[in-house]
Amino acid sequence: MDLLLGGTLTTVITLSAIVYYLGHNPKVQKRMVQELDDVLGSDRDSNITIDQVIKLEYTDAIFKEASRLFPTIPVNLRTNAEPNEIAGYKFPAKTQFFIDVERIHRSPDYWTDPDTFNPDRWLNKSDTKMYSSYYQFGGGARECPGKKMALAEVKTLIALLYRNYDIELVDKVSPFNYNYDFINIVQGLEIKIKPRN
Ligand code: HEM
Repeated sequence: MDLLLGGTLTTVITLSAIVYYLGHNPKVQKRMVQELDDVLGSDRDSNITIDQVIKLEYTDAIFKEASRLFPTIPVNLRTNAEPNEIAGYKFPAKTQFFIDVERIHRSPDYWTDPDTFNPDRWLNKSDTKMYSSYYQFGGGARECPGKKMALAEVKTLIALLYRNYDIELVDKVSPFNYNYDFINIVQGLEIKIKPRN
């Protein structure tokens, strides 16, 4: 049950965030569609294999960048088993800590131009400070066990959609509309969709 609940809404919301950011960044969308054509080939009805999904590096970077700016679960929780001292502050055991994922994902301490949607930042794999500040799937012993599956699932859905259809946002002006209910729930993202030539 955990797998079903934890793995469906989160995936759909991440997909919506990607559609939103692509709609605002046509050059990124064009480059991604080119990658899809290069890796998946010209037969748009062919099955997509996991090896091909792994090769979609730019699409992977888009997933990470959209979920950096719009983390599906923007706040995480941890409790300390033993008393701790952090940055000079003393915390008794069983203190509940809120991890502000959204703030970490947009902190200039870890990201260059943090508010800019720039998938290219993920192609430089040597930036370890950046990688350890990405918290979309949590971290440590309780890190999301569905991480790899979510990436493969969302990349496959993106590939199936964008290799076959031209997708545009109906409203390119309004900010992203969502409600927070432990998870960020996207509201009313309308798109225009037509078959690709
Ligand atoms: C984009 C999609 C997803 C996102 C953003 C996401 C995010 C997260 C986060 C932030 C946590 C808490 C991790 C922590 O506290 O360190 C978590 C836990 C969990 N996720 Fe995911 N998840 C996604 C997809 C999936 C999928 C596809 C599955 C299963 C098929 C899954 C199963 C779980 C389970 C079972 C836990 C609880 C792990 C535990 O308590 O030890 N998730 N997820």
